[in-house]
Amino acid sequence: MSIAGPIPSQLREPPSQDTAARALRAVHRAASELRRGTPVLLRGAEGALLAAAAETVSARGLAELAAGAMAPACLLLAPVRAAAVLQRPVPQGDLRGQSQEAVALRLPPSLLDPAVLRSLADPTAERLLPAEPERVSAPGLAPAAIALAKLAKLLPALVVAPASDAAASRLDVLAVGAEQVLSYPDTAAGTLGRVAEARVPLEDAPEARIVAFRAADGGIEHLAILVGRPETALAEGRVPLARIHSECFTGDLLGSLRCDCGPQLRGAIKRMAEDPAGGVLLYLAQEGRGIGLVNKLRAYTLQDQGLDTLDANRALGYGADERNFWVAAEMLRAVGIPHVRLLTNNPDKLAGLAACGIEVAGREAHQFAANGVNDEYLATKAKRFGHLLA
Ligand SMILES: Nc1nc2c(ncn2[C@@H]2O[C@H](COP(=O)(O)OP(=O)(O)OP(=O)(O)O)[C@@H](O)[C@H]2O)c(=O)[nH]1
Ligand SMILES: [Zn+2]
Repeated sequence: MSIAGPIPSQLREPPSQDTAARALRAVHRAASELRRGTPVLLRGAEGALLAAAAETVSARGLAELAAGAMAPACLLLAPVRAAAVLQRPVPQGDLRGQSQEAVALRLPPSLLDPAVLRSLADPTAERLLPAEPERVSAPGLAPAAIALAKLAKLLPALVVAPASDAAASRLDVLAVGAEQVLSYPDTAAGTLGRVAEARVPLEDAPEARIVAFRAADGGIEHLAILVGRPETALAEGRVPLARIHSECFTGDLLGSLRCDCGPQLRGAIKRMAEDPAGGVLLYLAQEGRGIGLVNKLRAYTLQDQGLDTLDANRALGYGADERNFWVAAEMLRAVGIPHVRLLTNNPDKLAGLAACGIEVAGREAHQFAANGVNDEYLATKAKRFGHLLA
């Protein structure tokens, strides 16, 4: 989780709103280009790199990449995925320039094909391997390339080739700074603003209001659902409840039995309505612990093949939990509730919020009975994510 990662940009000198908006726009546009199969140019102190997502790149995109390449293209994969493709363990750091985040594989001409590239990226796809890939040194911009694919909610697998700094204008591809990509989540959290709010009586909480927050990144809005009068309670010395809920289309809307999100969502609202201090539920646009719905469906396929929820994420090239709770902390401050009792079993949420300046006065367990389908999922959260029981 990024909470435990490098120092967030909020703790460094914050960028001006104008610089932040320009950085967010450049990254958001570049992520959209990757999603439509077009290469982009990543620029950094290490030079420049043309990059296209292996999952979406078309024959035309590969031709554009070849036209701007100063050296043969290679495929960047997360180490776990590279080990699966090579069918052997991938030791870290045994090649000069290899980063923890990515392994580079040489791409002979028979592998430079959209269908083959998709199969190399996707552990749920049919395996197409006309030639054995060979490991080479990863470029210095590899971590930024992987981060951009993750922001685009694509599989973290990219075809890349070194290019000249001038390639962007010559090829008419979008250029983006590696530093802007890497600091994007923190920059976005720093630009959150309230955009709309309304009273929305709920079945389990007649006194409820929804406040929508939007960042300057053009992304999906996050919602704060205020139950009762938590701001008043806090002003009177009672600490309100809070729940950080990452969106789950399958569990929240469809009643999927694979997870516990539906009961946790409804249960949190009900619990807050019963509490004299009320509460605030943050509904965050962080589907699938931040990997997106499409990748969560792929993770489910892998879980049906025997992996647990943590190893399925890693097999896709993602971390176990890709969320960042700066957004949650900013929203709590914005609604005037920087002091909470958190409904959770997840120790990372307690530590994450505290690290972002929220005073967590206590924790209340938020557990619901297994349903016969999600038993393994709940057991994995306790065993491998260190979830607190009761
Ligand atoms: N990647 C992935 N995400 C999942 C899976 N099952 C549920 N999710 C996502 O997990 C998120 C819900 O997690 P949370 O409700 O925050 O739960 P938690 O981190 O276990 O912590 P608490 O419930 O607070 O104890 C949602 O975004 C779901 O879409 C899965 O198997 N794989
Ligand atoms: Zn769920």
